[in-house]
Amino acid sequence: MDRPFIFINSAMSADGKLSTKERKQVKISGKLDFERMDELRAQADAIMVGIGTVLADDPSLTVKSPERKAARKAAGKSENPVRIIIDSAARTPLDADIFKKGEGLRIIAVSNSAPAEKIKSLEEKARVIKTGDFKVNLPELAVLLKEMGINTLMVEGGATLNWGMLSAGLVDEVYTFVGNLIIGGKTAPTFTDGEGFTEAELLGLELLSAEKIEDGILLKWKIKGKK
Ligand SMILES: NC(=O)C1=CN([C@@H]2O[C@H](COP(=O)(O)OP(=O)(O)OC[C@H]3O[C@@H](n4cnc5c(N)ncnc54)[C@H](O)[C@@H]3O)[C@@H](O)[C@H]2O)C=CC1
Ligand SMILES: Nc1nc(O)c(N)c(N[C@@H]2O[C@H](COP(=O)(O)O)[C@@H](O)[C@H]2O)n1
Repeated sequence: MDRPFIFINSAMSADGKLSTKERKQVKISGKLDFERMDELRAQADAIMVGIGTVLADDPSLTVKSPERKAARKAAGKSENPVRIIIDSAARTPLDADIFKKGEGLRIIAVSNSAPAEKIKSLEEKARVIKTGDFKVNLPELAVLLKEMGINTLMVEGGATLNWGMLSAGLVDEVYTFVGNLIIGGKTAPTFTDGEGFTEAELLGLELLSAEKIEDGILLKWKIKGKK
């Protein structure tokens, strides 16, 4: 394959929301699911999020467990996977947590229309990759990441990036932890936002497993393609 193996991991409420209508992060996962997520991070070559998630949550995207970080080191890797932000207009704040916490390469993927001055500042903190005229070209980026040696890519949302990746046919598997709460709100981000598929374009899935974790359920899906 000329791109990495790509999976999305997300936690959503029982009504399919990723966060509240104010885009405020909610604790959907319990301790065990956060551990599972940390293990996925530790096994991945890279983690990707959209700029919306950075602006809303300011995540560090680091591996949390000292044992997992040590295991990565022992295997000759950096403590953290490569951390990638999809950021067409180069809006990533220079004091974002992703720059402050943990070691390892950061990549900011921007479009050709991102402001040059901001790109220059970001280049002091990260590798900046330019693709696409006004919006990051995700398929082109995926090929570049593979060429850099990234074989396994974990996408951690949010709703718009999930749509971008799924609609471009770039996702192999989807892992959704469904937690024991209702968030509601027609403007609250769902697992997949974006413009949505028409009936003729619907994406078919194969259920790989369903596992009860604490008071929620983890669903693992394989993307089968057009339904
Ligand atoms: N519960 C969970 O597992 C997670 C929840 N979230 C929540 O999701 C929300 C953020 O989601 P969104 O606002 O949808 O932002 P997002 O994180 O999906 O970022 C979207 C942005 O990515 C950029 N982008 C650039 N090129 C793109 C392309 N080709 N395709 C798609 N996007 C492209 C655009 O600027 C777009 O606005 C936050 O409220 C956050 O808390 C985020 C991650 C995980
Ligand atoms: N898997 C999962 N479960 C939840 O309950 C969540 N609220 C999230 N949120 C996402 O996790 C990221 C935080 O990363 P750091 O702890 O800062 O490394 C961030 O992207 C949230 O949106 N995920």
